[in-house]
Amino acid sequence: MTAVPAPIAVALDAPDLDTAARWASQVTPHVSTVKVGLELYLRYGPDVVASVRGASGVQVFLDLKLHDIPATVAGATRAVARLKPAYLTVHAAGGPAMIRAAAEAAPDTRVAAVTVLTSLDDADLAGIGLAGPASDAVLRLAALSVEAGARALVCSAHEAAAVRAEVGPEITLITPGVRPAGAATQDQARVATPEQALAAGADLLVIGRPITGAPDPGAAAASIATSLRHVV
Ligand SMILES: O=C(O)c1cc(=O)[nH]c(=O)n1[C@@H]1O[C@H](COP(=O)(O)O)[C@@H](O)[C@H]1O
Repeated sequence: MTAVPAPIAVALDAPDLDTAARWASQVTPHVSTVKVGLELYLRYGPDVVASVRGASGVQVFLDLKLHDIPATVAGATRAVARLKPAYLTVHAAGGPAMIRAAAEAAPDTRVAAVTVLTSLDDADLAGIGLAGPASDAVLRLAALSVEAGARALVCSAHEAAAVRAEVGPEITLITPGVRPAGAATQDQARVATPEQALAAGADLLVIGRPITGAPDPGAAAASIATSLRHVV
């Protein structure tokens, strides 16, 4: 019997399309979603979505982190809505009118508001001048994003349980900053293991380098997927 793909979005942060398409085909038996980010999209444009979706038809998460005035974000969102991504990211800090503009421009896509990047810690927020700690800032941005029409939120696993309590069960919680126990954190600050993220209430775990940097990305994805089957 084939196992149900795990709730993981593999970040295809590759320098070239062949590598990204190879990673996508290696991981798609094991995961529900692949994520196209700025590196790939800015180099190859909209065609990259069909290339990584491939024959499997895996869900594509388009991570463009839009952040501009509402009219510009509405236009950009309309421009990519025809690619039918399951998720499209915008920065929550763009404010409610911008988030609403994106949500209205792509009714068939879950607009995911990025609250506080998982690469930032409390000291970074103080430096930026954003009222912290990160746990408070995430909750504040999560509430305003959902009120403005976002149907998904991006936060770290550290905040997932509190965000879930704040926004209820209908909102998709997406958590990057995921590292298997003992793996290097690299440029991530607010990290958790896959099991911790799922147990905290995340619906979709974004995982990049721990999978794509492994000698066999397919095997790495399968191993993490298996570890999640034991989490209730
Ligand atoms: O929106 C995202 O996906 C995102 C938000 C965030 O707060 N932190 C974050 O790391 N990401 C993305 O998640 C991925 C994490 O990759 P790894 O650090 O390699 O697992 C990258 O593609 C980031 O762009």
